[in-house]
This record gives sequence, C-alpha cells and structure tokens, in this order.
Amino acid sequence: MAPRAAPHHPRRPRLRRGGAAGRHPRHGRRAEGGGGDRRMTAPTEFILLAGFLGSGKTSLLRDWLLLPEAADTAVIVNEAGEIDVDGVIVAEGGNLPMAMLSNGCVCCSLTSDLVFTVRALVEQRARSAATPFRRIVLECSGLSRPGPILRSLLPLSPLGLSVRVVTTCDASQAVQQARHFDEVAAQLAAASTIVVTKPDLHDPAPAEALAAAINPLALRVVESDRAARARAAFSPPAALVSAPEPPGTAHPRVAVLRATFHEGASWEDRLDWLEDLAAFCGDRLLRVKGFLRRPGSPVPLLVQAVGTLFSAPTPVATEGVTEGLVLILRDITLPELRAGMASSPVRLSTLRPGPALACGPVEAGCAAPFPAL
Ligand SMILES: Nc1nc2c(ncn2[C@@H]2O[C@H](COP(=O)(O)OP(=O)(O)OP(=O)(O)O)[C@@H](O)[C@H]2O)c(=O)[nH]1
Repeated sequence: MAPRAAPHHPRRPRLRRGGAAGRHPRHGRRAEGGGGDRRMTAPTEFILLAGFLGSGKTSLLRDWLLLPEAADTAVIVNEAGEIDVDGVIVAEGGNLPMAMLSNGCVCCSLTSDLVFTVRALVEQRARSAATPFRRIVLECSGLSRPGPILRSLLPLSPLGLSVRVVTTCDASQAVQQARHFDEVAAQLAAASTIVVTKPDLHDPAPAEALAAAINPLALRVVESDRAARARAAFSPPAALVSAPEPPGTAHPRVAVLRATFHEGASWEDRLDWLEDLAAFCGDRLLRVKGFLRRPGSPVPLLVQAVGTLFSAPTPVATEGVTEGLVLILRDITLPELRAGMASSPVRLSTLRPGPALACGPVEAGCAAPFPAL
C-alpha cells in the first residue's frame, strides 16, 4: 500500500491510511471532550507492544492484523533507524490506519511526537463517520522502556484511553538477554500480558519462568498456534487465561516483594509511603500493583504504577479483596529497602525470593498472591 505523508510539522510522524478516533489515557477516566454518544462506547485501548530486539513484536502484530477481530485497530510503529522496516512489514498486513515514529526511540526522544500522533489518529477518526478505534497499538523499538512512554501519555488523559502493556519474551533468547540488558526486565515488569514467542524454536519453559519471576502479576501466553497467540495477546484482558504457574525461577537482580500496612496507618500514611518508595527507589522501582483501603471504607482501591508513575487509585467492586501491594524492584534487596525506609508503616516480605534476597526470610503467609488483577 502506498504511504501517505501527513502534511504537519516537518518532524512529525507520518500518518498513513486515514485515521481515527478514541478517547482516554491511563487513569481509567472517561473523556471530557470528544463527543456525544461516543462516550457511551467502551474506551479505546492503547496497547503498548514492548519486547526486546528481535523478540517477535512485529510478527505478533502481523499475526493479529490478519484476524477478523483486529478490525478497528490503528497501529503506530517506532523504528529506531531511518529505514522503516517494521512499518513496511506491518503495512503489508492490510489497509489499516498507521503512523510512524522514525529515527529515534519513543521512550527517549519521540515522546511529544507520540502524543501528537495519538491525538491526530483519534481526532481524525472522530471527524469521520466511523466508530472509534477499538485499540491503538504502539509497537515500540526493542530498546524502549515502557515507563517513560506511559509517562508521556499523561497529556492524553482527556481522551480516556485504557492503557496496557503487552510484552514479547523470546523463548530462545530472553534468558540470556535479561542477564545483559536492563531493558528486558523493565519491559517484562511493566506488562499486563507477557507473550512467549518462538516456542517452536526453543523450549519456552525457561523464558516463561523468567517472565513469572520478574512479573508474577502478568498474564502469560504460551501458545504455539500463531493465530491463537495473537488473539490471546491483543484481545481484551477478560478473554485471557494465564498459563499455569511455572516452577519459580529467580532473576538475579529483580525482587518481588509484598507490602502490607500496619493497623492504625492512616490514608495519608499510605500515600506518603508510596511517595517515599518512589523517591527511594527511583528507576529501580519497576512496578507496583495491588489494593489499598481507606480506613473505614469497605471499598478497596486498585493502585498501580509502572516505574514511578502512579495511576489514580480506582475503586473495585470485587468482594473479599485483602489490602496489600506487590512491588517489583531491581537491584534493591529486602534488607536494603527495610533499612532505607526504616520508620515506615509497612510490613515488607518476599513474595518471590531471588538470590539477591536469599538473606531475607520468607515470612509466613506471604506466599499467597493477591487476587488476579
Ligand atoms: N520460528 C519463529 N520465528 C519467529 C517467531 N516470531 C518471530 N520470529 C522471527 O524472529 C525474527 C524477528 O521477529 P520480529 O517480529 O521482526 O521481531 P521484533 O521484535 O519486531 O524485532 P525488532 O523490531 O528488531 O525489535 C523474524 O525473523 C521473525 O520471523 C516465532 O514464533 N517462531
């Protein structure tokens, strides 16, 4: 298909093939603007497709775009080099709204281009008679870290997008790559869905165990049928079934901890502690997910952060949810965190011990994870 250059800013990304609508960003809020009865439809999903170099992002996306369910998907491709290889491959999949962010990395230098591009896609679609996109997929370059990209989406809050991260994990390479590249852990830790790719080339068990060790919260897709794999990756999360728990494998630099608040801790104590946690850990904080309760309130609040970026707590209707947070940290041991945040109103324990944490006892009761999120 012939690309069509967008006549915007000279550095602005190119939009191909029409474009379209949407709403929202990551705090689960609905759009303030953007139009009439469109607000009654489900929010457009913004799917950040991450994964290390060559791990199979483009292939997974192509497999998805071949499926009928992929209708109403818009694609943004970030290629770090001048030559837009991934964009060409994805575009071969058919006639879809598509934009390029080229010659740079979306997590480093192209964040304003991303905001511009998403807004342009959404606004173009809103002006047309078409229904809003069901999803916008951003295929990141292989060295991108999801945290800064998610942070850059904050100006898009009024659009009301529903944001999630899907990360590819290469069965044949991920374990070795994780030893050398921090980006692998950052990409896995940010994911709500981890897709193990290339199971036909290599036993997927070690890659799956790595994924589970770094991010036990994510749904894992281990599927040899390519269409079923793509469907599981991109369909709405409710349709996903997590693979059974693999044997625990530790990542040498990643710790998965559980935090629970002491009786008597106030709501402000909780918020202060989260702020202190972000300040203490900085970019060593990969992920926070769990539930908080305002003292006196029966309604649990879902709390999430990717990196140090927290989304607004959202009430959940599920009954029987216990309060507690899962923390995924890099290069901080449990004793270090305890020492660094000594007077905090929190009880910390190891949820998934790794070698770096072997000196910290696994406390009773901490093996039971929180309800699936
Ligand atoms: N055998 C096999 N090969 C795969 C699979 N998924 C991807 N590949 C191959 O792996 C190579 C890299 O796949 P891509 O989809 O381009 O990976 P990518 O993550 O988009 O790569 P970058 O954009 O460079 O980061 C290609 O040769 C694919 O054909 C798979 O499930 N099985």
